[in-house]
Amino acid sequence: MPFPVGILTVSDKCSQGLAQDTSGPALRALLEEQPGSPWQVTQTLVVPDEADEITATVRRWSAHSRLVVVAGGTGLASGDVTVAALEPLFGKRLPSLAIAMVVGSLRITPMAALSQVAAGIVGSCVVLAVPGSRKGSVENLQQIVAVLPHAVETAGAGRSTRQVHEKAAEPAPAAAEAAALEPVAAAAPAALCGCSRPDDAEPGERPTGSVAGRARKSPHRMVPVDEALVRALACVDALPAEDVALADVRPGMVLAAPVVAHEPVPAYPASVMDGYAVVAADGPGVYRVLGASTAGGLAALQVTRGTVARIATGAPVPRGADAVVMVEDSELVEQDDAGEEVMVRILARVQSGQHIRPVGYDVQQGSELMPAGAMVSSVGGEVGTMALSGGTHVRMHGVPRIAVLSTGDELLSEAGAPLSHHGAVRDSNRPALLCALRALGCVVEDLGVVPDDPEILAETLGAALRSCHGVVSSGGVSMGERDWLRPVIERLGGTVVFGRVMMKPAKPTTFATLPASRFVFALPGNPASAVVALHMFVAPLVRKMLGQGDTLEALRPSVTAVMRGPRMVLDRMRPEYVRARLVWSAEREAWVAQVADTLQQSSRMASMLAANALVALPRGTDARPAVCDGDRVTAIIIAPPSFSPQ
Ligand SMILES: Nc1nc2c(c(=O)[nH]1)N[C@H]1C(S)=C(S)[C@@H](COP(=O)(O)OP(=O)(O)OC[C@H]3O[C@@H](n4cnc5c(N)ncnc54)[C@H](O)[C@@H]3O)O[C@H]1N2
Ligand code: MOO
Repeated sequence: MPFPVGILTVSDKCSQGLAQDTSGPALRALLEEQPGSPWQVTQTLVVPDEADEITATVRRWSAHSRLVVVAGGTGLASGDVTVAALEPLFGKRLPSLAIAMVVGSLRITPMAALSQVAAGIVGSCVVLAVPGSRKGSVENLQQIVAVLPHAVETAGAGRSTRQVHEKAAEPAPAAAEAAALEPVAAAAPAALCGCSRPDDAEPGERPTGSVAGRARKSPHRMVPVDEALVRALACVDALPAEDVALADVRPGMVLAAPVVAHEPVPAYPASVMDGYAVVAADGPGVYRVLGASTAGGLAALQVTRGTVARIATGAPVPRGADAVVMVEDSELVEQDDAGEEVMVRILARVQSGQHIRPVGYDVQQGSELMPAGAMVSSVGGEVGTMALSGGTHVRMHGVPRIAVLSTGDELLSEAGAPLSHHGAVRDSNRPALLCALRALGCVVEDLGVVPDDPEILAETLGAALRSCHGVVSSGGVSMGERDWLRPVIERLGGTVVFGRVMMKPAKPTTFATLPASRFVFALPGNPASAVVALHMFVAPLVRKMLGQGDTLEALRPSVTAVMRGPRMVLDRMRPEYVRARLVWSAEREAWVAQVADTLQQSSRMASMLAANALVALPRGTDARPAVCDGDRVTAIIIAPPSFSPQ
């Protein structure tokens, strides 16, 4: 059984999502990618340069890991606190390992003298501190990687707790299974967890044991909304490109390669008018009508001087003709018994080429019709253009496949079923989330209602993550005694990236990455909270996976609007996301966000009715305790805005 390893990256910038953690993944690769590797990285996390967070994480991990590598915060600046944070934890120091790292690295660069590497044992876990740069961290670990397994074995030997630790080293069966999945999402960096726990909190929070022993404080730091979104977005990429049959193209999909015209449009010289194909040099006069070239008909006719042919708009111009005269500029001279035209008088003089679209007039063969990155809208123009390109398939980013479930013993899944017992609640979240995800462009899988049972929940999540990029659940993420989502995610080998967000509603919104680049969004059970969280976090993630962009502005569009509604007292703790209707006011030449404050409770699904925006209200202060009618606010767009008053 491989030794479980934790890799902790210490970096202010990475923890704020301002830089990508490259050392964590590089260290992981160094340990896991050697043939017959004795290591399995089971925990990864990025924390800021805060001694408390470093100490708490290493103390927690050391109970379950045999090796913890801490990268970063080992420089000489006053903000570099890693070694100072670790030293009090060391039951035994391992100076020789530290010296081996320094000596080896000095052979590569004299700069190695400028970092404080450290090694020691916490419990029976070997803990190393290495520099934070990708190069420095790898070079240091490389110096001792050959002796590390033995160091770890020795550190754990002769202790009565050894067997317990080895048991803990075995990954849960569900985690092992999930890790074997074919990755369907772009590689997601798992080391982005920004949650911090109190020192005494264990992973899994409260999966077993008596209710009396439950956690009475959330172990998750309440992260600001934008930080949470940046962290979640960093875990996904645009899905890899695939060839999609034209009939399967849907709004929201994004081109991964340009659409090129396989053929010119029109493919033949085509008439722009209903009339007569003529030889322009003939001019006005009486001419014999040879027959007709109709739209879609073959240009089998040969027009010669002194003759004309009837022609319809869009039809091929017959050989010999070089212009078209409109039917309005002609007179009938003679017809036969069947009513066919025999002779006509041409009244107008036309130039050669007049009323003819030459080959490639609309589209040149080989020209780029649509660039890579273009998104398919519901307008129809994109799909229409793809169809006239002459190709059968287009190269597009994949479409996220998302499974949706509701949790809760109280929930009735069947629409219209009688309220079976006191306390029964109709499942309104799942239909709402499925509808919104479909509209965003996802392929959805409905997992139904899952009871508050960790076994069934783990089984359902594990199975869904085999075929889907992610799962969106609602309910079971707060402090209730049957709130199982987070413990189950961790049991499946997941890393909770954030477990609480500083917002109202939807505070308990949780995001976790799982093995094989899967993710779970565990949204709160309160109906309005679940839908708000979907639009605030899941929608931008889906847009990024579809390839619609990678900036916050592109993925979570917003406008400045004038608020119309009653005075609203601002929450002093959490910024509030108020459901609103965004309307363009021709009179004010501005967006107006109409807010009704009576229905804003998180239990009220009806607060979402007719909403196409979430007005982001800041936290209240003494200087600004409330917002009033006429104030300027930021409105996050969740559906197309309206251009007519309601
Ligand atoms: N002690 C604390 N209690 C609560 C906290 C807290 O911080 N400390 N947070 C509150 C907040 S804020 C929210 S939001 C909710 C979220 O709770 P859960 O996500 O665990 O959701 P449940 O407890 O399962 O359900 C809450 C509520 O919503 C109803 N529900 C659940 N699922 C559905 C559904 N699919 N369709 C319709 N209604 C649903 C459920 O019956 C409950 O009434 O926690 C607060 N508590
Ligand atoms: O944050 Mo909860 O979503 O207020 O109700």
